[in-house]
Amino acid sequence: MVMGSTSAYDALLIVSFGGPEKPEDVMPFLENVVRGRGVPRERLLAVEAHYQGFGGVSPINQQCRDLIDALDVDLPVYWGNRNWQPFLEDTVRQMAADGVTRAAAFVTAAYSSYSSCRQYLDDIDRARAAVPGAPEIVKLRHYYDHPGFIAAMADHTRAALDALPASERGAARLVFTAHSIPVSMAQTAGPQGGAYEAQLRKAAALVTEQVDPARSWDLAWQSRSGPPSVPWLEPDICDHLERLHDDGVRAVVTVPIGFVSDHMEVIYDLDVEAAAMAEKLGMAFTRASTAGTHPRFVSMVSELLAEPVPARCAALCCPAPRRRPTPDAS
Ligand SMILES: CC1=C(CCC(=O)O)c2cc3nc(cc4[nH]c(cc5[nH]c(cc1n2)c(C)c5CCC(=O)O)c(CCC(=O)O)c4C)C(CCC(=O)O)=C3C
Ligand SMILES: [Fe+2]
Repeated sequence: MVMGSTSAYDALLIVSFGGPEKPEDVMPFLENVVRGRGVPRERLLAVEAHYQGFGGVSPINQQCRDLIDALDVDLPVYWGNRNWQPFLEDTVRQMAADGVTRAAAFVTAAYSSYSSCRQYLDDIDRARAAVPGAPEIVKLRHYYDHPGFIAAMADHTRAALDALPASERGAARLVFTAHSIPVSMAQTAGPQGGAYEAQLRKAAALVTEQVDPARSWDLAWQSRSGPPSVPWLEPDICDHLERLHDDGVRAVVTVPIGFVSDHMEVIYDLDVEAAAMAEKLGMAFTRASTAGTHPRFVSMVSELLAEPVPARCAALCCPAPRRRPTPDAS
């Protein structure tokens, strides 16, 4: 194994959400995602149909492999997921067997919140607790405002603007999107609360600044889950498209700034659902690619590894929501 003489780490661990890669895996994957989270059965079955409509294959695992292939780091690279194979615990066991002592963790989520930060920290802790001799694992910092992430998203936003009919380009609205989360989770995100939305707005502003500082932009939400009785961040992207249409906006570029690869939430909720809504409304619509394997996003990972070892998030930051049983669970 080759090690940069200055590296504070002896391995890089990619930590991701995970997704099914064959039809039989879809339901067990979904059960892992929603265990104890109170997601209604109807919602789960609807989401199952989204996955089955794509052959039971989520693109996210392959996107992790592609990112790993593109990385240029002088460290052995490992990969483990929260919800599907390769499971984080199995990966940490392999790392221990290989003699890794101190790994950096790059999580495929850029923002603060329970779902996008604390839950991954908990996943890492649980995996380490299950593995005798597990290495120390240091989560790299949030990178939502890193120049590499912003440059990648700006490039992809320009391409999506260019893909609009020329007559619609000038007045097109940029609509940034991210995964909705419960309002209560948004309120407790980050050390002072509100960090998820604040970081998303910061990233959107930085991208717009690079693409076209004079252009109007909005932030809308997608992929709402949970029971209807629990408030989640709004407006939903489809409702927002209707409002923009009422306001006379004729063209929209959606920019899924809240995600780092074109996984199922992006391709179903934007390329299928939101695109159908735009079509119904007669609006021109394109969608920017996520960072994926953009060279500046890939080199960002190396830059994060070279930074001073980050401090761990404060213990009270992004607390877990109250867990609730599924409504139909016995
Ligand atoms: C903030 C956030 C991110 C971004 C940060 C990050 O990337 O981690 C994210 C990413 C993702 N979410 C994903 C899939 C799902 N999320 C669900 C449900 C939920 N997401 C939530 C939040 C987030 N989710 C929450 C609060 C829930 C409710 C249940 C709970 O409290 O945990 C459900 C259950 C069914 C439903 O949608 O109702 C599914 C299937 C996939 C995989 C896509 C693929 O397979 O390609 C990815 C990358
Ligand atoms: Fe999600």
